[in-house]
Amino acid sequence: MTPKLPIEQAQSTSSPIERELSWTVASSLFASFKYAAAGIGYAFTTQRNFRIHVVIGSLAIGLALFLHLEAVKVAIIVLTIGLVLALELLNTALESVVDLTVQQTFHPLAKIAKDCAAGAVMVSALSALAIASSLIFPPLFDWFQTTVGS
Ligand SMILES: Nc1ncnc2c1ncn2[C@@H]1O[C@H](COP(=O)(O)OP(=O)(O)OP(=O)(O)O)[C@@H](O)[C@H]1O
Repeated sequence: MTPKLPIEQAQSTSSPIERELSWTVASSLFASFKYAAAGIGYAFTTQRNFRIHVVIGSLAIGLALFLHLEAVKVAIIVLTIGLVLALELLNTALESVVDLTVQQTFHPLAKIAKDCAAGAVMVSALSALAIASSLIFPPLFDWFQTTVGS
């Protein structure tokens, strides 16, 4: 009898396919958090853009708190920064999967995948910049006028 491929084995059991094909599975909620933290740590140490977004995002949140913006405005800024960072993480994940698939060979589909993922990060970053600027600059200008100008 021909040995079953992993995917056939998975289909013949009640376990979901992706669980069977995984090299390992997070054994607990704590382990899931540990793997997620490892991914964030990897992106922070290897991706310059991720570090830039963390620094700019922290500055924006710091300014929003310093200027005592309304809670809903701070929440909008946090949400947009979170979106940029999450997309940057997905971009990093996609880059790794593409590299794993095609290795060091040129493939037009690999180019499309990487370019589009990078484009998604750029769209979210520009939108976050526009939102944060429109919420932070007017009160920042007022603060300068009252404190520095007087
Ligand atoms: N295997 C490949 N085949 C075709 N084009 C590729 C391939 N690998 C990379 N490229 C091209 O080179 C560009 C840069 O690749 P890289 O892996 O640095 O991704 P990146 O999204 O620019 O990285 P980062 O987000 O870290 O700046 C891609 O956007 C793509 O246009």
